[in-house]
Formats: sequence, C-alpha cells, structure tokens
Amino acid sequence: MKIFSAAQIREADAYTIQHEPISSVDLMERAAAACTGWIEDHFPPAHPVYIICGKGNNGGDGLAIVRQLLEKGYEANAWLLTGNASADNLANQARLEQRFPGHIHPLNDVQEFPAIAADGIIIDALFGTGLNKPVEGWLAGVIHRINDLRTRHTVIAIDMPSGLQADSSSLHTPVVQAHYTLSFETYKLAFMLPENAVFGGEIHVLPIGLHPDFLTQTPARFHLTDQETIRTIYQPRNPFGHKGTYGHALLIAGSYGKIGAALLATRACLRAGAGLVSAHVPGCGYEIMQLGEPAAMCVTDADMQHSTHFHLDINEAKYNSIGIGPGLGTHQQTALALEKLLDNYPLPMVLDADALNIISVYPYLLYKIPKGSLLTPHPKEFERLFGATANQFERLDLLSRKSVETGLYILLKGRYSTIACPDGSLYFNPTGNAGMATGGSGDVLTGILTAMLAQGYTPKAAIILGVWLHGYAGDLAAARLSQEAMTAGDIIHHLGDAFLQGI
Ligand SMILES: NC(=O)C1=CN([C@@H]2O[C@H](COP(=O)(O)OP(=O)(O)OC[C@H]3O[C@@H](n4cnc5c(N)ncnc54)[C@H](OP(=O)(O)O)[C@@H]3O)[C@@H](O)[C@H]2O)[C@@H](O)CC1
Ligand SMILES: Nc1ncnc2c1ncn2[C@@H]1O[C@H](COP(=O)(O)OP(=O)(O)O)[C@@H](O)[C@H]1O
Ligand SMILES: [K+]
Repeated sequence: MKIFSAAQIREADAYTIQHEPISSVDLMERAAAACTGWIEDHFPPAHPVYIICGKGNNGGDGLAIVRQLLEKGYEANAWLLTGNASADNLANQARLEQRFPGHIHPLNDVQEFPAIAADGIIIDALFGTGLNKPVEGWLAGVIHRINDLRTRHTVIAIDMPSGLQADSSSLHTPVVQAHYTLSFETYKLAFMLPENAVFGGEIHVLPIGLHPDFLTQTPARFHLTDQETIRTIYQPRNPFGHKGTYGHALLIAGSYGKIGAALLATRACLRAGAGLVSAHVPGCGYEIMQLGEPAAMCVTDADMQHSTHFHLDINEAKYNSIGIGPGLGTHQQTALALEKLLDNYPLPMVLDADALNIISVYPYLLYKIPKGSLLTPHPKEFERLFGATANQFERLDLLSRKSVETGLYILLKGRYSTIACPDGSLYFNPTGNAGMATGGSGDVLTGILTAMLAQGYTPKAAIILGVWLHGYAGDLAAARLSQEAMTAGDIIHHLGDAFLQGI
C-alpha cells in the first residue's frame, strides 16, 4: 500500500473531483459519512458529541459530521473558528444551519471552548493535511485543552490529529493526542514514526473512494507492506524440490555466554525454510548447538570463546547465504575475520548485531559488504553506524541516503520496522508488537532473513517477506501467550502458523 505525501493527497483529491467526476463538496460528504458510520458503529447516540472545527476542509468535514450525526439522532454541536473559511467549509456551515439551526457556536478564544458533559466525545476537526506551520497562540491553548480532557473523554481526530505535520517532524509543537484517528484513504508518513506514537492513538484508515487510477499510477517513495504485496512475493515450494533447491545457509554467531543467540538464529533459519543450515560457533558452543538443534550442522572455531577463523572454508559454492552477528562479540580477531569474509564472499548476506557494532568501529568495512546485503540495526546500532539525528524524519532520510549510497538494504527495527532500499524506496512493516521487545527477537529475524536468501528470494523480496513473517509470528505468539510472557523462542514456534495464515 502506498503512503502519499500531503501534496499527493491534494492531487488525488483534485484528480478524483475531475475524473470521477464528483463535486468537492460531495467528496467531503462521502469522507464525513465514512467517519459518521465509524462513530455510529463504536459509540451509541447517548454520547453527546462536541466537534471542534477549523476554517479549512478539515473543519468542513467536522461540520458535515455534525449534520449527519444529528440526522442519526445524536446530540451534536460544532465549535467553529471564525474567519476566512474555505468554500466547502462555508457550504457545510450553510447546510447545517439550514437543516439544524443553532448548532454552530463560535470559537475565537480558549474561553469559548465548550464545557464537556460526562459522556461527551470530543472530535478534533481543526486541521488536517493542510496544516502549514506549527500551531501557536490561543489555538495551541485549544489543543492543550483537548489534551487535558483526554483522560475523561474520548478524543477522535479527523484525518490527522491537529498540529501533526503529515511529512515532517512535529517534535516540541502542540499536537492533539487522540484516542482514535479516522484518516482518509491512506496512512500518512507521520503515523509510521515512533516520535508521533502518542498522537494518533488507534488509527483507522477509511476508504473514501479516491480515484483508483490515481492511486495505482502515482509513484510513491513510501509503502506500507500489506498481505497483497506478500502474496505476490511468496513462492510456494516446488513439489519436486529437494534440500539443495532451498539452499545451504550458514549462521556465524555466538560467543561464550551468548551461544543462545546462535541457537535461536539457527532454529529460525530452519523453520523459515532453508534446505540446509550450518552454524559456525566457537568451541564452547559445540554441544549446545548439536543437542539444541539436531537438524543443523555445526562447525566450530579454533577458539573456544569467540570466533576467529570463520573465513577459511567459506565460499559461495558451499553456502548460498550467510547470516552473521548475533551474539558474535566484537573481539579484534573476530573483526579481522569479518573483514576477510567480506573480502572473499561475494553474495548478499545478512549482517546484524555485533557484525554491525564491529563495522561502526571500522566504518570502511561498510563499503566492503557485498551489494544487496541486508543490514538489520535496531535504533541504537543504527546510531552507532550512522550517527544521531535531530528527529525521526531526519533519521529516515539518513537511512535512505545510506542505503542508496552503499547499495545495501537497511532495516531499521522497531514498531513499523523500516526497510530502506538502494533504489530510494522505503517499506514500513505493520506486523509485530511490543511483546517482541525481548532479548533474542532480533536473532530470530537474522535466521529468517538468511533462510530467505538461501531459498533464492531476491534481497528485496527476502527482507520484505522475512520481516513480515517475523512480525506475524510474533503477533500469533502474543495472541496465544500475551505480549508479556512470549519469548523469542515463541516467535520461532509460531513461524509455521505465520506461513499458513499470514500469506
Ligand atoms: N484528501 C482528500 O481527498 C479529502 C480531504 N478532505 C479534508 O480536507 C482536509 C484538508 O483540508 P485543507 O486543505 O483545507 O486544510 P486543513 O487541514 O483544513 O487546514 C487548512 C486551514 O487551517 C489553517 N491553518 C493551517 N495551519 C495553521 C496553523 N498552524 N495555525 C492556524 N491555522 C492554520 C489554514 O488557514 P490559513 O493558513 O490558510 O490562513 C486553513 O484555514 C483533509 O485533512 C481532510 O480532512 C475531505 O474533506 C475530502 C477529501
Ligand atoms: N514495539 C514493537 N513493535 C513491533 N516489533 C517490535 C517491537 N519491539 C521490538 N520489535 C521487533 O523485535 C525485534 C527486536 O530486535 P533486536 O532489538 O535486535 O532484539 P535482540 O537484540 O534482543 O535480538 C525487531 O525485529 C523489532 O522490529
Ligand atoms: K484533525
């Protein structure tokens, strides 16, 4: 699913008006009806509704919602900023006044903000995608008033929480903190970033019938992975396939005290479909690996505690893919061996955790990584690799620039893990939950991605599909066990159901 910028959304709006064709006020009626329908489904008419309306089309939506709710028997009123209203806003003021006189109240000052009855619902229709600067002065006071009331009253934002910029950072500016956001047609970029998590609440994207030609033909830089995309990527196994068909994957992971990371990555790699899996671990890991995962082969390093010689018998004829980093440690001998591996192995590989930490100490190694490889830093590792940024929009830009510059796929992990592709496109992943914020989840992902590469998926397909399945398995684990009780191993246990249900 594409994520459009505010400017593209305006174009979609105009294209729909011209090509459906439909008048802009009727398109507004349709958008408002989608919201009214949602409100009706979730809150009975016993709740009085207070709609705070701006002067633009977001306020116009609010005015139309007041009229539609009144028609459905709700007690609804608008508090409207006075001044130069947009044409469709004016048209909806007139329609409301004509059908239900006396339901529009002026809002020129915070003092005029209504007193909200016990069961009252506040609807924020102040500003949407037309916000052109941070909100200041008494209007900021209105936003603060709404936010003060949110502990006692449900707050529903129309299209965007007011004050939130769709495509740039809103840090340190006043923004409504909604419980629900009813957004039109597409997700906005701002919803994807953790720095905005407190504003949107539960986000519902309501279709309003923007023209399908525009939506399919207009290129977008940002995407939200959906099941449809996953179904086009996934390749069912060939009935005549043999284990050679699905590749030999090698995991280079673990050090004394962290052999569990190697075990998790290895198990995940097997469960994600690799034909053969080998693990290279230091000597201390041999029995743990052989007993812990009998289906995997184990190669031990000359050193008992950490890996030092994993570059020796590795070549592309033997291993179709390599995943390196979980629990590996950052010993200097390990760093030297990593450099030799990068010098000798030409295929895309997966680099995670300590492999990334080593590279952040020796940044020139970044340029030795085979093109098309997958890097999977969490935010701290990302910062060590590429430096800090003032906000998460800048971090997104940095992420994309580094991917383009190096020719590597870089995954920034977290809620809506973000995949930056060397062609400049970015994919947000919607699956996964906070139960996965538990030690070892990332090791499991390394195993899954290494398995996808071994099976012959292109790097882009491997990372989009692997990250989706990892999160989906995490969601299934959380549904069965709770977010609190699930562990990284449970993500692996649910991979089977993720293949069956998530694709
Ligand atoms: N996409 C679609 O297909 C559809 C979109 N629809 C709806 O249209 C919405 C976009 O409407 P929009 O373009 O009129 O902009 P909107 O968000 O109302 O803001 C503009 C107003 O805010 C003001 N203003 C701005 N910043 C300000 C500030 N910091 N501080 C103070 N004032 C500020 C600005 O004033 P100005 O700066 O011009 O004086 C102007 O009055 C969209 O979010 C959705 O709800 C649906 O109806 C139909 C289908
Ligand atoms: N709140 C969350 N929502 C969705 N996914 C999450 C969340 N927290 C963590 N995850 C996922 O869990 C994994 C954690 O990886 P990482 O931080 O490397 O863990 P570890 O180093 O313990 O293995 C990532 O794939 C990340 O996207
Ligand atoms: K709004």
